[in-house]
Amino acid sequence: MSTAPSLEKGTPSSTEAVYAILNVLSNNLTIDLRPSLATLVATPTDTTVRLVFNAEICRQHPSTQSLEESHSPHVHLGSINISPIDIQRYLREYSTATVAAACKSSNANVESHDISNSTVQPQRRNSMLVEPEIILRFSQESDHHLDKRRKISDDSQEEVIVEDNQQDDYHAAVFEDNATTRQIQTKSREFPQRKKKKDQDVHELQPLSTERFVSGVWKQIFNSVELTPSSLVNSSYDNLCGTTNPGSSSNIEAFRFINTICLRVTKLSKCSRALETIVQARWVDCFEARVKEIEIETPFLSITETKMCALREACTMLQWSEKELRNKLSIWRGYKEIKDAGGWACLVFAGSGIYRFCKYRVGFGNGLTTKLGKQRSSLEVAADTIHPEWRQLLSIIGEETHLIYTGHPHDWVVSDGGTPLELKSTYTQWDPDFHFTHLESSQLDPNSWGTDDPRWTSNTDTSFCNSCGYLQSNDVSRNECRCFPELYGGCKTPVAVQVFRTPSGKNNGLIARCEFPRGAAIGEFVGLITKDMEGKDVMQSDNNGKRYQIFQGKLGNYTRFVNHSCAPNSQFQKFCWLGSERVILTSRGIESGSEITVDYSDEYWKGLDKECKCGEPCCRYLKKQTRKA
Ligand SMILES: C[S@@+](CC[C@H](N)C(=O)[O-])C[C@H]1O[C@@H](n2cnc3c(N)ncnc32)[C@H](O)[C@@H]1O
Repeated sequence: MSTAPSLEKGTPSSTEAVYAILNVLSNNLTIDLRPSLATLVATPTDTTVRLVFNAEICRQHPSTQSLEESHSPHVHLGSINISPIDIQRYLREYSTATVAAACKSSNANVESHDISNSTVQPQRRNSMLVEPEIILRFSQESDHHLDKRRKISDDSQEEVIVEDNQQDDYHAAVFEDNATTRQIQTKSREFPQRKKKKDQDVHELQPLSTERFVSGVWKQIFNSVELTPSSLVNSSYDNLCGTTNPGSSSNIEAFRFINTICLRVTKLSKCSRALETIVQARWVDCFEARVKEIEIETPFLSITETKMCALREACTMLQWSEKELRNKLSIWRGYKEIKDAGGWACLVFAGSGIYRFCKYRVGFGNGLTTKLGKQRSSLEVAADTIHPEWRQLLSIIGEETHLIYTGHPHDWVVSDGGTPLELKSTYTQWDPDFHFTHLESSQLDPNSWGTDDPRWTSNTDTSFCNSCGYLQSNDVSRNECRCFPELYGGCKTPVAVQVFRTPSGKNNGLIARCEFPRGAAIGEFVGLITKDMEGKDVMQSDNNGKRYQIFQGKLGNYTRFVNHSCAPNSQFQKFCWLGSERVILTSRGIESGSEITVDYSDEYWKGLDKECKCGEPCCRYLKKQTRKA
C-alpha cells in the first residue's frame, strides 16, 4: 500500500477529515483479495492462512501531488484466519467483496477492527501463517453499490435488490488499475450512516432482582459499615502514619496510609449514599403532601396540573429543569416505596444496588412490598443491635433517633411479620429466671478442668494447620491459614444469622440471613468446657483420650439455637486452631432465609421422650403412632 488518501480541496476542517478517514476505514473499505489469494491456492488444505490488514496513511504534497514518505505506524484494521478451501470458494464465488462480506462468506474468524488503536501490533510470525500484501482500494463511485452489498451481508432478512449492471460497474471501478485509488469522501451527509442499534443490541446493566436486592440489604447490615461521617473525615497522613512527608516514608507506610484512606472514603461514601436516599425518599413524602395541599387550595386544577404546579415550585427552589427533576423523581419514588415497605433501615443499608434497582424497577411491586414488610422488624433488630449509630442519620429528616431494639443481636427473637420478642420471654414458661450469657469463646469449667484445657494439644501463638499446612496466627497480617477465615485468622464481621421463632413448634431456631456456601463456617460451637454432666443437652468430644463436654444451656453463642433435622443443611466438624481443638458448624449449602439445621445424632434422641418435628419425609424419629395417623 503506497498510494495516499486524497483529501478533496475545500475540506472544511481537520476534524471532518479525521472523521472521513475513520469512516472510510470502518465502512467504505473494499478489498480485492483475488490477486493475493490466487498466490495461496496451492497452500495445503490443512493449513490456515492468516490475512493481516494494515493501512498506511501518507501525506500528499499540495502542489506537486507527490506522496511524502510516511513515518506513521500502520493502522491495523484486523485479520482473518481463512482456510484454503474457503480461499478457493471465495475466488470462485466472489470477485470483490467488502471485508464483512468476505468474512461472512468464508465463515472466517475475524479479529476486531480497532482503528482507534493505530499502533502496529507486531504479529508473531508462525510458519503456518502467511501474511500476503493486500491491495486496498477505496471507491467513491461504488458507495451506492457497496451499501447494498453490505445490507445483504449484514442482514439477510432485509430484502434488497442489487441490480446486476450496477454490480458490474462496481466491479469495473474496483478492478480498473486507473480507478481512483483510495478516495475519501468528504461530504459528510453522503457518508454511509451508522447502522441504528436494535433494542437488543443496546448493552444494559442487568437490574437487580428482588432477592438480590433484599440479600444485599442483609449483607450490608452484617458488614462493618460505619455510619458516622464526622468520625471518618478527620483523616490525614500525619495522624494515620505519624509522619509528615509521604514521599520520604517507606512504601509500606504509604500503602498502609492509602489503604486506610481508601477504607475511610468508602465508608464515607456509603454513609453519604445512605443520607442521600433517606433525604430523597422523604422529599417524595413532602412532595405528595404539598400536592395534596395545592389540591385543596386550587380545586379547579386537574391532578396533573396540580402535580406540575408542585413540581415547578420544587424546580425553582432546586434550580433544576423539570425534565431533570422528573427523571430523578422516578428513582426517588422507588426509594420511598422501599422505605414504606421495609422501613428506614432497609433504605439506609440498601447499598449501591438500590439506584439500579429503582431505575429499572425489575422485581418491584407487591412481591417486594410483601417480602420487605415481613422482614421489616427483623431488619430493624439487626440494624439497631449491630449498628446502634444508624438512627442518628434520621435526625436530618426529623425522624425519631431512639433505638427500638437494644442489647445483643441475639437477645431478640424475630419472626416473619411479627413483633420481635425478647429472648428471655421465650423461655419463661420453663424457667422464669432465664437469662442467656453470650460468649465469644468457650469458657473452661474450673471445677472440672482447673486450668488444664482438654482441647489443647500445644500452647503456642502460631501453629501449622492440620488441614492446609499453612501458618496459623490470630494476627491477621501473619496468618496464612484460610480454612475458615470467617472464624479464625481473618477480619471478623457479625455472622449473618438471627434467632427466630419457628412456626413448627420447636420454640426458637436459627435463620440464615445471607447465603452460606457449602463448606463455609457458620460458627464455633461455643459454651462451657466441662465433663461428666448427665441428663443435659451437651456436645460430647474427645481430644487425645481426654473426654470433655461443651454445655450451652444458658451460655454460649447462636449455635445454641440450631435445631435438629433428619435432612440437615449443616454439620459439626472438628478443626484445630493454634493447637486447640474446636467444634465448628459448617454449611452443606444454605440459602438466605432458610432455617439452619444439623443432625443431633441417634445418641441424642435415644434417651429422649421427644418427637422430632423436623418435618422431613425421611424423618427417623417421628413417633410410630404419629406416622400411622
Ligand atoms: C439446642 S436446643 C435448640 C433450640 C431450641 N429450639 C430452643 O428454642 O431453645 C435443642 C432443643 O430444641 C428442640 N428441638 C430441636 N430440634 C427439634 C426437632 N427436630 N424436633 C423437636 N424439637 C426439637 C428440642 O427441645 C431440643 O431439646
